[in-house]
Amino acid sequence: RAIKPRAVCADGTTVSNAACCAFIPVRDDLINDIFEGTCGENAHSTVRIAFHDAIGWSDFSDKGGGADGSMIAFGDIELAFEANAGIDEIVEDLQPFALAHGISFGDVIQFGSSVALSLCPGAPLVQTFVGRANATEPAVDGTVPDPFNPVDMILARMLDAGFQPEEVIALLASHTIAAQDEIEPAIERSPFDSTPALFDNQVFLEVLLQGTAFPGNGSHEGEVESPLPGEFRLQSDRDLARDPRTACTWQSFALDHDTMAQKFSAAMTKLSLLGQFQDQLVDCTEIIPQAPPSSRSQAFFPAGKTFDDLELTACDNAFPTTLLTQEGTTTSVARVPPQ
Ligand code: HEM
Ligand SMILES: [Ca+2]
Repeated sequence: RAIKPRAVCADGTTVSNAACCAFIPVRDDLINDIFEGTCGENAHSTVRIAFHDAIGWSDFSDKGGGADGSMIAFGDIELAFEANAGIDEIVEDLQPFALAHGISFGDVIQFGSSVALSLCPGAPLVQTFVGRANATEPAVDGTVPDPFNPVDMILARMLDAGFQPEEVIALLASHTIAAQDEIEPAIERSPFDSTPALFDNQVFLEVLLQGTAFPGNGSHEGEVESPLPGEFRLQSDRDLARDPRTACTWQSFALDHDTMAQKFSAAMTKLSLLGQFQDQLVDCTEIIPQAPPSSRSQAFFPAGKTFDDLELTACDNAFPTTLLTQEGTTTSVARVPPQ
């Protein structure tokens, strides 16, 4: 009978493909040296660069090599694109890290994103491949959506790269562990939901709340009013949560963390394979840690907010009135600590 080949790594871990052994110290050094053991700024930024690098791809024309690390290899070109503002900071960490560990830039970005997620309670395990070759060309400008783009334009760009509207909303679960620096630098690290260190579904609920004020000094391009002091809302998130093509998916994710996390995981793997041939890569998912569960199983209304503050679309599944409201009075949403 066939016996699945196994290899024993230097640290005693048994893996199904010996090529994964080299990524065990990569994983540990990412966690300790880059992410400092937390679902903080650097973990967030690594998930963001995983998107920006990979989406340099089109199924129909040559827009770039996809998940190939060109964001780093051709950083002099791609980091100057406006939509990549702020990505330079994590490149400064990941570029020397990849060189020191002898792995490709495409791998440090996509493997790094999966390891980053493992630090965020509630995040799913993402099927993770390694073995990407070095990038041979930069992506063209315009592949990364801007927060001030209309929904039509965002959905068209994502479809051009192979993603259906439901998959776009699944990918936007990433904004549950996210903050902005570049739209309004004066309030850098202001988060998109009240729990940026948790991969919960709070962002899907909070973006549905009626916006009431700007967290900083008025309005900026790509920014709209948010419901909570200190919370930042992207125009694109507001609009995708309310557009008839995407609102029902958005609302369903506010109600069902596990389905949301599962769909996000599948979409992240798909993203990580853009421009790559899966059968030429090695599956090293078995060395990615599973994130701890989120402390909450259901989204909650931030203190002072109720069902009546939601801006809902009528969907097949009516939005329940039973979600709980946090006790107390609303305080400002804390900024993500700098790393
Ligand atoms: C679909 C359209 C999208 C738009 C318009 C968009 C826009 C933005 C913007 C403007 C920021 C703030 C950047 C800054 O000022 O520092 C941001 C942050 C972020 N985005 Fe997106 N995004 C989109 C999709 C995605 C996707 C698909 C992912 C990942 C799968 C992602 C992951 C993140 C993360 C993790 C952050 C936080 C980075 C940090 O805190 O350092 N975004 N996004
Ligand atoms: Ca969150």
